Amino acid sequence: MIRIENLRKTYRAADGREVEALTDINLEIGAGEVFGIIGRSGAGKSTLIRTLNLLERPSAGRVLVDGEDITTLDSEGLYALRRRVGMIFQHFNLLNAKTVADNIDWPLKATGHTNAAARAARVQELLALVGLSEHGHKYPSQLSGGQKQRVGIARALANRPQLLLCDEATSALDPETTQSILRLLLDINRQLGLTIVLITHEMQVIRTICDRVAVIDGGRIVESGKVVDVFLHPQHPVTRSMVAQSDALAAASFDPAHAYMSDKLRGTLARLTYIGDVTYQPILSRIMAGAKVQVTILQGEVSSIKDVPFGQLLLELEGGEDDIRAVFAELDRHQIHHEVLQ
Ligand SMILES: Nc1ncnc2c1ncn2[C@@H]1O[C@H](COP(=O)(O)OP(=O)(O)OP(=O)(O)O)[C@@H](O)[C@H]1O
Repeated sequence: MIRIENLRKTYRAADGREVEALTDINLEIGAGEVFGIIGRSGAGKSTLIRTLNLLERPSAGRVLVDGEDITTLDSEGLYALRRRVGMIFQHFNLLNAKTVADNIDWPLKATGHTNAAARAARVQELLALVGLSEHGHKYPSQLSGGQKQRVGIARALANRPQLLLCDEATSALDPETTQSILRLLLDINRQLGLTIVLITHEMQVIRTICDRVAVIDGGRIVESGKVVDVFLHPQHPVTRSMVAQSDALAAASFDPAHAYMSDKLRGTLARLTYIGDVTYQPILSRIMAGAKVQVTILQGEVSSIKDVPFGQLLLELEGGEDDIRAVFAELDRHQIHHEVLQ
């Protein structure tokens, strides 16, 4: 669906200096995917997502949408592209002087739909899709933040785009409202087969709805892959620190020096990671029943990343070196990943 090749973007700052916001970005995003781009402030997230509908023009490189290089489009091509690509924003960008229904109607009018009855029916359909059927007559100032973002989503979907870009769409919302908006985005992705690309600085957002993720830092992609892999086995220091800040994965950031004083540790400290069905199987107890190794559970968690269950356990193993090695070999055989921490 989207292929980004050797993308570069430089800005000229007010003092005349060149700021390189994006350097050598290469990414592929499949049709129907929910793809997240995560990074700290100033990493280049907004610049990157805005190149996907040419709100920002790249300085070099290509952006292919369904095989077509959008950087070469003329104004007519650009107009057609903007119908195929919807966008929602952190601060909603609604027209405050217009009702909810008129906000949603506006992109339909702007793209030349002259049949008022057909437009009104489409607006009703969109209101129902985002759960706001009763609110069409209201003005944005009469809505909560979550409801405003629902209007933003309905407006972005009005022209039936294939791709939805979400620019920090839940950053201005409280955690509960964030979850309800993320659930709505996921429903829309599944119901309509819509491809979604989102940028965020919150791992929790990535973990809730994304299939794959790219981590951006200093204008470069430093890590990318399936969310389960990047979450449970982060490689780059930036990714590690973002995972560590994500509460639900506190186990992944367990620091033995703090939580369990090193001088008290008698055996081998290891972290086990289970992904998928093995999470709910008693594999560890079976292995330990036959092993000459004592195990102490220091920390543990069972949770899920999107639809994929996972478990993490922090264990101290006491026994002979060969016996511990045999336990690790058995774990490997059952696709339970182990990492020796100390
Ligand atoms: N119009 C501009 N002129 C000059 N520099 C810019 C401009 N827009 C962005 N930059 C710079 O480009 C870099 C990337 O900015 P960008 O807004 O894409 O990052 P971001 O990851 O979205 O950050 P945030 O999460 O804070 O919005 C930053 O160093 C920023 O200062």
